[in-house]
Amino acid sequence: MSSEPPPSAFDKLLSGARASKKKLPPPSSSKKRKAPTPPPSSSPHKTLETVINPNNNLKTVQNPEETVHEDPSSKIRNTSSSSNGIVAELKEKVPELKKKPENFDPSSVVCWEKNKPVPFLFLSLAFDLISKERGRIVITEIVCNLLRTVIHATPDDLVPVVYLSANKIAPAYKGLELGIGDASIIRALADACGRTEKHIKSQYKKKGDLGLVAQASRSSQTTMRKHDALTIRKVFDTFHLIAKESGKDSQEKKKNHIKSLLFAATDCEPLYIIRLLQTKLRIGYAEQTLLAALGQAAVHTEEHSNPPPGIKSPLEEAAKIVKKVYSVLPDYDKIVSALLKDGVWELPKKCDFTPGVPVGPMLSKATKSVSEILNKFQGVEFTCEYKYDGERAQIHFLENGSVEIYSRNAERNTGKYPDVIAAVSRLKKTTVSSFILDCELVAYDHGKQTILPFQVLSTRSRKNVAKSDIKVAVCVFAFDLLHLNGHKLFQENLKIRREHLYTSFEEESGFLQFATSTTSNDVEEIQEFFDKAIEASCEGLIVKTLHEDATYEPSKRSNNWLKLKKDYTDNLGDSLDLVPIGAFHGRGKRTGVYGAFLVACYDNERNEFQSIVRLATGFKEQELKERSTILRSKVIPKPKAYYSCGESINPDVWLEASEVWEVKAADLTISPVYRAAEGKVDSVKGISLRFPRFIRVRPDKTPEQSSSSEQIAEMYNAQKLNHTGQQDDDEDD
Ligand SMILES: Nc1ncnc2c1ncn2[C@@H]1O[C@H](COP(=O)(O)OP(=O)(O)OP(=O)(O)O)[C@@H](O)[C@H]1O
Ligand SMILES: [Mg+2]
Ligand SMILES: [Mg+2]
Repeated sequence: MSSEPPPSAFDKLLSGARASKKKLPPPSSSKKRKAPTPPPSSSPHKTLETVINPNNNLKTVQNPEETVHEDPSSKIRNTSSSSNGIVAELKEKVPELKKKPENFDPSSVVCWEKNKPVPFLFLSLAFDLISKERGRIVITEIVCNLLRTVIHATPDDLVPVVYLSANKIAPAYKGLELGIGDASIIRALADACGRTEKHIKSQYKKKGDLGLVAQASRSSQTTMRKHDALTIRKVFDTFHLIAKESGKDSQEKKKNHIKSLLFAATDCEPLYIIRLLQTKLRIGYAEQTLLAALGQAAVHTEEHSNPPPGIKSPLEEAAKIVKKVYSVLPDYDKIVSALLKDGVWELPKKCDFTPGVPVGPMLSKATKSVSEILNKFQGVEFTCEYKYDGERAQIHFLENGSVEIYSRNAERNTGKYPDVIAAVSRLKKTTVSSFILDCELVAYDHGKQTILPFQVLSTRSRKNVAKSDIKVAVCVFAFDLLHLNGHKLFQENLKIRREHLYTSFEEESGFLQFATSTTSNDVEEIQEFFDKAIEASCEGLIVKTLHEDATYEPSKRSNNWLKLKKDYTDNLGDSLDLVPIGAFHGRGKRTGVYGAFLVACYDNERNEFQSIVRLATGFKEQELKERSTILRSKVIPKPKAYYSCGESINPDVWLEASEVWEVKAADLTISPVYRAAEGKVDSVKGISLRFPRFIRVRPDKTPEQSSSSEQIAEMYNAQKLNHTGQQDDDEDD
């Protein structure tokens, strides 16, 4: 060791690994190392496989090339029978991941050669283990141990492990998508299992999960692996190939890639391959859990690098660091390699925000009156801005002249807004070489010089829009500047950021305008300004601290930004974003469409959708038809394990959580029936809504981004009139 160069943090990580390696049992101990006996040539499995799939190059154990090479250091061997060995070994060892991290030894679960690709089955079995747990702490620990094992044995595989665990193939901003629908998966499954599409479809209907269909079909087909064991890297690389196929025949090619994975899959692998492909992993944890686990895994592995002085709880601190870093640089390639190279304590220095990579947008909290705002911002300087009703956009203009537009979700929206690119390029001042602009894109009528409602904007096409085809014009309403000429601005207070904003762009009516604002401490003046905002077709105001506590807080729902909306006179103050998870058949005028829906919020701690109300009003006839048609394809035979609904609620059909609806209501009420925010304001009862009405679909939010149960509990507590003790009255449609 002494002849080695001074250890880097990576070395430290590995030396942690080395240290635990010492605890390794002798490499070829006992029964598990035995060369497995080949099955007899009359193996029924082989016959089955041959019959079902005559063209598939079968690897039989009779082939001398396939026999086991007695390399004692080799733990994964590429023969069918040894794969079966490793299946058994993994199945025996993976449950160890449930140990408390302080008692867990990563080497105890490794059954592949050091630095060799991690078997995909290792990850699949870990997913299985996680899916059986409910508690966030236990799940975090399992994920932490899983990641530690990979860092210990094959650190090169940490990036794909993290991506697959997040059910992603690349950062959202890169716009790389698998681009496969259920239809392609069904075709691949039918081919791979020697079944008809019809059969697969009917199984799908019965089981409600294509992953389960895949698992059942594959396991009934063969109990023995005929292919090389799947590795995590192989799966990840194949997903990339699938995403990159384009043009003619691309669906066919994608299908073949899927088929090749399915052929090689064993045990519970088909289940997770399919779910990952559908981006429906949903095993009960959110990305925040993965980030926390990544931070904790680094602390456990860095046995020899002490946390900086003054840190009382290194595990918590490390989790916080990784989450924060991810909010400014949502890119696992960069974060994981920095983590491995320099360790978690250096991470904020190594992984700073980078122009071109979107940061999570700062979010606001709802308030219910001007006086509430004045109360909250007592003694601090603040500004009121119009709250425009369009689509949030973060525009990155780089030194090299390239421009990208990102959505609220960090997705690439560049192709949707060529007109915006033209406007910002034209209206930036000559002194500006690069910037990141935070703004709202709002539909605009140039003839009448007025703002148009959100509904108009939502008719704009999403992809590859040509400037000449644009029917709905938009105006950029700029409210923040995060980066300017190579300098980061978000540590600056809003006063300074706004000065930079105002001096960096030329305003042009209807193309680029600064958000209308006023600075006042007077209730009446603010009320007047609010009325003007409504007159100007805005939703209300966003009130922001200017000087103290006024930095830009990426991804955060901050107390320093307060929104005040038109219907603040309602007890609620803000609308909710909810997910339909069930539906009731319509009667009378609504025969043939759904007449009502069971909608839910999302609980980030329990990772479940919680029923909140039965929603039946607010839909225009056409809207109801459209929603019914779309949701009919999302019907599932029974509620998902991650739905918490209450026993007395029995919708006619259950729905896959697939879209988000904005819903307004009169107020919130404690309910013995619905489960929203259960345990947060009442130990056994949930929260429900009174007089809920549908407002619109929110295509910019994913189901997991719907209103959280924390938010709902907060709103309930903020509600002046407390309904505790009042009986639920949900049948208000
Ligand atoms: N002047 C402004 N400053 C900041 N945000 C603004 C402004 N004008 C309009 N907005 C928009 O208002 C949004 C915040 O309020 P809104 O109630 O629409 O939130 P949302 O999209 O429903 O998300 P959430 O409810 O999760 O905050 C911002 O994300 C942004 O798109
Ligand atoms: Mg909005
Ligand atoms: Mg909202």
